[in-house]
Amino acid sequence: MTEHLVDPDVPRDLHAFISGLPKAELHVHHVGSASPRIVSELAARHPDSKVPTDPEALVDYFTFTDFAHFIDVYLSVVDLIRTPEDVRLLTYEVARDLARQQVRYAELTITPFSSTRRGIDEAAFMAAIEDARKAAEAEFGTVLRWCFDIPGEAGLESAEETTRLATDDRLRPEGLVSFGLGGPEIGVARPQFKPYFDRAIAAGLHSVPHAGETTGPQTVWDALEYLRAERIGHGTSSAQDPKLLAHLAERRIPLEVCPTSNIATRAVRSLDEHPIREFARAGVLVTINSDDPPMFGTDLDNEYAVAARLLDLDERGLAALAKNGVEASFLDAPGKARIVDEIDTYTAAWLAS
Ligand SMILES: Nc1ncnc2c1ncn2[C@@H]1O[C@H](CCC(=O)c2cccc(C(=O)O)c2)[C@@H](O)[C@H]1O
Ligand SMILES: [Zn+2]
Repeated sequence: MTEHLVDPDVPRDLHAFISGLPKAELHVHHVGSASPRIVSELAARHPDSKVPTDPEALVDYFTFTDFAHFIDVYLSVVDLIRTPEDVRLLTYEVARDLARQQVRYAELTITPFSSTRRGIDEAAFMAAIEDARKAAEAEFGTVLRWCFDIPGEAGLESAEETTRLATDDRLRPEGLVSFGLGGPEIGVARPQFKPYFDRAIAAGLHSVPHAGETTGPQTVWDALEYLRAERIGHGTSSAQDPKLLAHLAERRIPLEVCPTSNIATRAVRSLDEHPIREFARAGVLVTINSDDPPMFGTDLDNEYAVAARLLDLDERGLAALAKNGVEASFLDAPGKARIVDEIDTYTAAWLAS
């Protein structure tokens, strides 16, 4: 964990424990993970962009007034990615950042529509992410898998295109495991995406839409009913509906909780008001994730530290949280068992020292 992210309310040795803890990351966006160095390098290559070329200036640029402002800034960074080589470099560097935090397995949310509509050749795009995935696994030991998401606000044309890219056997990348829906929720009702999720699910993909991040619990119900969600991205507003919480707990539908993101996009007022405690109290399977870490001034280690403070967790509690991430992942059973073993071995050695 970088020094500026050390939470003064979390003991130093707990930070050290988190840094070495093997983890799974289930909710992290491809473009939203571009490091300040990569973003400023790309911005320097494209002087027509409004994105600052100075990494220090990015801190201000990445301060959001509301969710719509966040999406506006996000798309300005998407605009910087113009070639398959940009895509490959970005993906490879994201894997390096994850490996540094002992992330053994990550499901990276990618929005292929945003790249293909900007003129990147679709086959070259797939080759770039796959090439980076294989290099990252060989060099860092981090296993990457993809979630292709529909940018809902871009309309049903984007849904059709994303579904085609995810299900056409000639294009579909080997690492693709799931299908999502992202972007603003207001005015973007979930049920209209049912036919696209039906096709993706029929093609063997898991359903992991964002829901209840910026709208109420009905959106989460809709994601469950119409999109057959197996996990929920954020699901923050589920806390407003005790029946929904009970349903999520009973069906073991995990929530992909990203605490700092919710504050940065102003979906939640403050960390102390974050509903993560209600989720845990209701018995919901909580996973901890980072969403768009450099844009939100965080990383996965810091999100675990935030969770430790909000849920009052010690090392064993943090290890259990890391195991939730593994359990909720779409990794195969032997792969899950390997990471769980690693978490147990690491925790036992830490507590014995
Ligand atoms: N916290 C988040 N919550 C939700 N989504 C998040 C979050 N973080 C990152 N995203 C990403 O933002 C994208 C938004 C892209 C989008 O809305 C859009 C609209 C119109 C045109 C185009 C285009 O490309 O031309 C794109 C989503 O697909 C998603 O992957
Ligand atoms: Zn997200």
